[in-house]
Amino acid sequence: MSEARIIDGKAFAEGLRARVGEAVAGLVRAHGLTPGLAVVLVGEDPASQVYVRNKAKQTREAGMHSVEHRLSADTSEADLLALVRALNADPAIHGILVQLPLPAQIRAETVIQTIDPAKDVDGFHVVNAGLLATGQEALVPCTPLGCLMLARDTLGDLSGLEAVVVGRSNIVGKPMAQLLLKESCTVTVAHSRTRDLPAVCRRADLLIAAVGRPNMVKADWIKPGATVIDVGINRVDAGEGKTRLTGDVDFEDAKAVAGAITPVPGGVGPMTIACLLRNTVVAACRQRRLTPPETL
Ligand SMILES: NC(=O)C1=CN([C@@H]2O[C@H](COP(=O)(O)OP(=O)(O)OC[C@H]3O[C@@H](n4cnc5c(N)ncnc54)[C@H](OP(=O)(O)O)[C@@H]3O)[C@@H](O)[C@H]2O)C=CC1
Ligand SMILES: Nc1nc(=O)c2c([nH]1)NC[C@@H]1CN(c3ccc(C(=O)N[C@@H](CCC(=O)O)C(=O)O)cc3)C=[N+]21
Repeated sequence: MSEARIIDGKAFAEGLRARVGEAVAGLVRAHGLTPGLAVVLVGEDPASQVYVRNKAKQTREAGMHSVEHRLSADTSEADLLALVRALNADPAIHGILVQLPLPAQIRAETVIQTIDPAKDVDGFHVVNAGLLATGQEALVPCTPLGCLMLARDTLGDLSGLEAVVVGRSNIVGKPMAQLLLKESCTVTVAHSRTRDLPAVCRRADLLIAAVGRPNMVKADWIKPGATVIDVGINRVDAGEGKTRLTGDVDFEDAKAVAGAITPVPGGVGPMTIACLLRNTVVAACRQRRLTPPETL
């Protein structure tokens, strides 16, 4: 059998960001509406700083208003909640993202539930999770939404496919399963207590790995020809004091068996940021009672 097709998330994300840029230009022209995104970073986690910088740059490149709030690692929960409430009330801000994880003195759940659901462009608020779970119009978490876009671009109609999601977090695994169920896949959600994980994964026509364990998924876990979407972003030692990123799938091993596979980096990661910009435009439109462009 031939080697897997490599799914180019970086290129797809560039296309999506270009469509976001066109949508923004249209909203500015027709309605004087410039979508605005506020990103809040508490503490100095170097990886988070890279993501926040990339988000701000790409937000401005799409013609949107971008605000960054960097708070010290010892910020109190009360101070962060006060900032979130101010952003909720700010008419120039249509999307709010509080970078996770947060320092130990701050309850992440409390912060997320304080964000106005209409501005919750991460889609983490219980209102958005509930709307998604009941098949209603929601703001959908960016990473699963990006995975779905890549899966649809690769496979077309997903209806009737066996989908296996490894991981059940509120930010990736669970919303991913909801989205695939909405696409009429037969969905299995696996996790750390799943018995015989390799056999469960081998059932999948569409396998989504969102675990956080470098190179866990091996070639013999994959049904020949399956589509494999690797969400994992793991920083591993590359020798000589350097590090590199690797996914949850053993890419070199898996690409001999899979039909199509996303690389890390250059797969799901860039889609997450592009979907964040997309969600900000959608949120801005809904806040102004406008219909979001269908190209998004
Ligand atoms: N590309 C992107 O944009 C993003 C990438 N990520 C990456 O995706 C990965 C997952 O993130 P996230 O969902 O936040 O992680 P969490 O740690 O919140 O969840 C991990 C899930 O994997 C399960 N798990 C852990 N070990 C095993 C195992 N040995 N076998 C089977 N299941 C296991 C856990 O099961 P249990 O519930 O039983 O503990 C849990 O449900 C990480 O690498 C993260 O860096 C995350 C967000 C965005
Ligand atoms: N409230 C919140 N929302 C998030 O969406 C969120 C978060 N907190 N905390 C951290 C995780 C992780 N995350 C990534 C975003 C982009 C890349 C990305 O662009 N990755 C590039 C590589 C970047 C690099 O080289 O470091 C790639 O995979 O090609 C990765 C990971 C969003 N997250």
